[in-house]
Amino acid sequence: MMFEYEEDEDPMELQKQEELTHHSTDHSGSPQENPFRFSYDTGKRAASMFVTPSSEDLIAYGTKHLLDSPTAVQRSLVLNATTSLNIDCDLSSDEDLSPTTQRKICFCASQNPIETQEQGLRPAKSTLTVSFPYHQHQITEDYTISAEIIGIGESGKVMACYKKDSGEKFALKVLRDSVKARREVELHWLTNAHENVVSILDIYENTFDNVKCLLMVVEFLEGGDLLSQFESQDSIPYTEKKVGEIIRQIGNAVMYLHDMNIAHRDIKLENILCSGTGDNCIYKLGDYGFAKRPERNVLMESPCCTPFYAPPEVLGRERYDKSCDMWSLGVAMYILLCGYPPFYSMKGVALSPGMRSRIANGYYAFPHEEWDCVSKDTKDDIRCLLRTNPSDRLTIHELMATPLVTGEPIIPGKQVTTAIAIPGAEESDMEGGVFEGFIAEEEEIPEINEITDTVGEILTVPKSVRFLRDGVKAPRLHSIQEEVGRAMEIMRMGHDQVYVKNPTSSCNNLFARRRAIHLSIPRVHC
Ligand SMILES: Nc1ncnc2c1ncn2[C@@H]1O[C@H](COP(=O)(O)OP(=O)(O)OP(=O)(O)O)[C@@H](O)[C@H]1O
Repeated sequence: MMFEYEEDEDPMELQKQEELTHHSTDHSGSPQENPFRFSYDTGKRAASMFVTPSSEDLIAYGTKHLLDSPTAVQRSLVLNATTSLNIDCDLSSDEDLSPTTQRKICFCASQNPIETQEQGLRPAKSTLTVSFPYHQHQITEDYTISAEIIGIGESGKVMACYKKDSGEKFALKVLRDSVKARREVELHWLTNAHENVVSILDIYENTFDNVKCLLMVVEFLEGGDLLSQFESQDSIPYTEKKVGEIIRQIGNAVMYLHDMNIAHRDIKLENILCSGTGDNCIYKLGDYGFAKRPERNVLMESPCCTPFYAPPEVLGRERYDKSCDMWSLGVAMYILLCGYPPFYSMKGVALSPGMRSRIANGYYAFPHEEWDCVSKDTKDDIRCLLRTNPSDRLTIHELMATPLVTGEPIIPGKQVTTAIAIPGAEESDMEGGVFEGFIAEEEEIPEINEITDTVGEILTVPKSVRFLRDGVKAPRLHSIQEEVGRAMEIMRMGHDQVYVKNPTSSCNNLFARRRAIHLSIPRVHC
């Protein structure tokens, strides 16, 4: 077993809620055809059940921005919604709410929005019911679902759909209804007014084959995800200017989330969507599958993130907070500036013991070939984001004030960065889990195999340092996706199955060593 983990929800409560959700019947009372499995013909319009929400149910968060200048899309979502899903959210304390956040809290989707607005920004009740508006009639009444697959993620396919009245193309994400799915939709909905967050057009609750689903229609971003865009030009590093622009836009979205006390927890290039491919591209944050709003002053525990982007506290099962997003932003910046991730398994698996240890210790390098042309300031920003102690990391507000993001002139990189081996590091088989450590220092480059550390001790440079120094590229990011996907499944919150390799048929170095030590493990011919 690769990981053990605890959920930060009460598992019994979660299961109870999941059961309730799955067993609840469709409000229309009639079994509905699954448009994603069979035909896409809408057939006869089913009578929608209009649920009249109570006044509490109608209280929802939105943004001031949303109320000030609702886009047609947002207005349509608010006005056309027929009912709301409810999630409790504790707002009893003012402590963590910055004035900006408080300004953003408003009530939308109300039967009487104006009246609700006039009541002020904060309700008298300490526990609010937070809602998002959704339709209960069949999505196929409004949209034609295409067989075109826009993307494939952990939670399934993202399909193309076309609005029937306008013919406009959108992306459709189908989620099996669950507490986690509702949280994803809820938190996405809360923040979707931001220009750097993928906009939600419509949300449906439909039942197919007795399975209740949430269907999210979101704007279609023609440029696809940033990883695909980056790889389509052979992962050639972006300039600092371009990376600064991407981080400025995505950082804006992250700042918006963090100010609302929401952690995204899955920031990665695949979840940054691009409006196009040109210079005026708008970058948007999507996929709130792991987003979470922790209770006040309570740190989160459930594992999330993709191994490449996972900070030490996530892998180490320590409690963590929004600062895990800052680590992931550091990893994303690093990849865009050089073309490979700062932490990876030397054998191309998703998360080897060696990789885990390097993450835990914050051991990575800025190899000369790609990094000498990057400014010291930018490398320092990355160092400050990839600090192993979450409280030492840059906050989003600090990151947004750096010259890279503000666009102030930065001194181009020319200083030589050298990797220095950490005492105790040794060359060894990577999967076995002996770890290389190195820290970046501004120094002359010493001989490749001998580096003197700060106390004058001669250290052997481990294989991985040479690997990086020789300019050997890490495996292409997509090529190890299957392993990454499996590791993600294991790490992800709410996942209840752990992938265990079959000891009678699996064959790799680690197994071979363990077989040699533990005779009880069946031997196989590798
Ligand atoms: N609105 C959109 N416009 C264009 N492409 C999209 C859109 N939404 C998603 N995609 C594509 O589909 C892929 C998967 O989407 P998404 O991340 O939402 O799914 P997921 O199942 O939650 O994935 P994961 O959890 O693995 O990140 C994205 O990486 C992107 O390539």
